[in-house]
This record gives sequence, structure tokens and C-alpha cells, in this order.
Amino acid sequence: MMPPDDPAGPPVLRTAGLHRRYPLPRRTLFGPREAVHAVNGVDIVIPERDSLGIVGESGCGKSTLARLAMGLEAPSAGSVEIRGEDLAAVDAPTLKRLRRAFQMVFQDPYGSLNPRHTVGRIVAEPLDALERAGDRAQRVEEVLRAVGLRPADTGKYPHEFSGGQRQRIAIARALVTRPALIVLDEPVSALDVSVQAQVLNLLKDLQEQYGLAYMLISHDLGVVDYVCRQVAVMYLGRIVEEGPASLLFERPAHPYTQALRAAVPNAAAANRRRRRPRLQGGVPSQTHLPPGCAFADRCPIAEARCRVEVPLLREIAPGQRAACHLA
Ligand SMILES: Nc1ncnc2c1ncn2[C@@H]1O[C@H](COP(=O)(O)OP(=O)(O)OP(=O)(O)O)[C@@H](O)[C@H]1O
Repeated sequence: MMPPDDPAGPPVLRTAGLHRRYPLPRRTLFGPREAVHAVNGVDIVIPERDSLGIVGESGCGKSTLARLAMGLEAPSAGSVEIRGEDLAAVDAPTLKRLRRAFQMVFQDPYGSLNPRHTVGRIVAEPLDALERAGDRAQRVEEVLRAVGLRPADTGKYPHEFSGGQRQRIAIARALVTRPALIVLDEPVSALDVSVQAQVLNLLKDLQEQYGLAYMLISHDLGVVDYVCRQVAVMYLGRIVEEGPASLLFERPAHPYTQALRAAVPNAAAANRRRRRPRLQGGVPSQTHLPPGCAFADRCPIAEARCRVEVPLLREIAPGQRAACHLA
């Protein structure tokens, strides 16, 4: 994905040729060692203060990509650069410093907060233990206010809050180190629909207020379109379409993006009239990737060529690229 024309300094995140394979146990003693190809050659760039949404069905490699980007696991091939520094090449103190610039918010606001710790302790957790106690308290208070909670909440425990409020606590914890990038992995999919919009609006406000960059992972193209400037659509570990969110939402070029678009609830009725394709069948095996386009078996317009030739990302409209022979 290309950065905007004039990015200020190096991007907060850049991946190049990123691969992650998970070896599977051998089925027989001398049988071949197979592997799941979770991420299969992904290039992304997130400039400062920008937002990239990663969309795709369950199992397409979104969470693996997030863990690689956060340096939580090492790639099988390719590189991850944070602010121009290659994670595989930096020493331990530099890695520690870079990690502070990156925070993550997970899907499950129930599971991601330690039930035995107070909100104050949970939110302060990413701060350096060496930081003065007064500064820590002030910082915690500031971020709690920023997410719409009260400083008095610091002494309470997670079970005293609703799902939406717990996700606000998780967002406050991510904000407390003043990061440059927050990776949000399905941040609203565990929440009631009525609460989702409030949390998405909060994320938009915080991005503006703190000059944050986001990588937002979701199976829902509508969520990503609402928050992000750019979108990358993943299928079987590869990016199959990328570009400005508004373009991909209005004029998706790849048949897979079109199917995801048709699944966005408030657009469903309109799309039925336009007879957009629906997803049929399941995601193929990630152990034996098909020889041609990975989407061919589920694609309503696939031709013979699609089953033998892997389509590469190519420009469809300014800024919009799709990996489809027929787009
Ligand atoms: N530690 C692991 N060991 C083996 N396979 C794994 C591991 N982690 C992920 N996978 C496999 O890699 C593929 C991609 O998984 P990943 O969790 O990244 O997808 P996802 O798009 O985030 O899906 P979901 O939304 O369900 O989390 C899946 O086939 C998954 O089973």
C-alpha cells in the first residue's frame, strides 16, 4: 500500500514481503512437514496519524498480521519496520523503546482485563515502573477522562463495568504510553450493536486528539469504512484489494470485496437489488494453497485462467489496487 504523497518522516509501520507459516505435526513418521500459510507475502505501510483497516473472514490471517506487526511473534520471511527500524535488527533497549510506541486493543473486553486488578493498576500497567508515582497517577487520570470514564473509577474492578466501558478501559490502557500506533483487533465485535457506534466514535475522536495511527482489524467492512482512511482486504493470507476506504466501499473491484460489501447489514437491501455476489462455500485449505487465484472456487465470475495463474495486485483506479484477472 502506497503512503500519501508527503508523509512526515518514516511511516510508523511498514511490512515488506511478510510471511508467517505455522508448521503442523507430521502425520506419518517420514511424511512431509506441512504448514498453515497464515500470512503469505503482505506489504503494508501506515504513515503517522493515518488509519488502515484490515478486513476479511475468520482465518484469513488478520490477527497473525497484527501479532507480527506488534513484534509479538517473528515472521517466517519478510520484515517489519517500526518508524524506519527493522524489528529483527534492533537491540533489546531499542525494541523496548519502539514497543512503547505501539499498543494493542483486543476484541474481548472481558478476557483482556485482569479481574483481580483495579482499573488504576490495569491502565497504568504499560507505564515504566521507574516513572514517578505522581506522574503515573496523573497520566492514568488524563486517559480515563479522554475515554469518557471518571478518575474516581480507578479504584473499581472490571466486573463493575459494562462491556462498552470495559473496552474504554482497554483503550485507556493503550493510550497511556502516548503511542504512535494502536492496533485494534475486532475492537467492537464483542459489544452490543447500540454500544458499537459509541466506541467507534470515541476511536475517531481520540485519533484526532492524540495524533494516533490505527491498524484496525475487522471482519466488517462497514466498521473499517467508518473509522479508516485506507483499507486492505485479506483473503487466505494475502491482500486481494487495497485503497481508500470510501472507494472500496462504494466501488469494490474484487469479487471478494464485493461479497463483503454485500454483507454489511444496512447495505444489504440495496445490494440485493443490484444482484451482488454472495459468498458461497468455505475458505479453502491454508495448508495446500490452490495454484491460481485462491478465491476462484468461490468466485461467481472465475474463468479457466483464474485457476492456474495467480493474480497480482494491479491498479484499477487511482489509489485502488486489486488482485483479480477480471476486475
Ligand atoms: N499458533 C498457531 N498455530 C497454528 N496455526 C495457527 C496459529 N495461529 C493461527 N493459525 C492459523 O492461521 C490462520 C490465520 O489465523 P488468524 O487468527 O490470523 O486469522 P484471523 O483472520 O485473525 O481469524 P479470526 O478472526 O478467526 O481470529 C488460521 O488458519 C489459523 O488456524
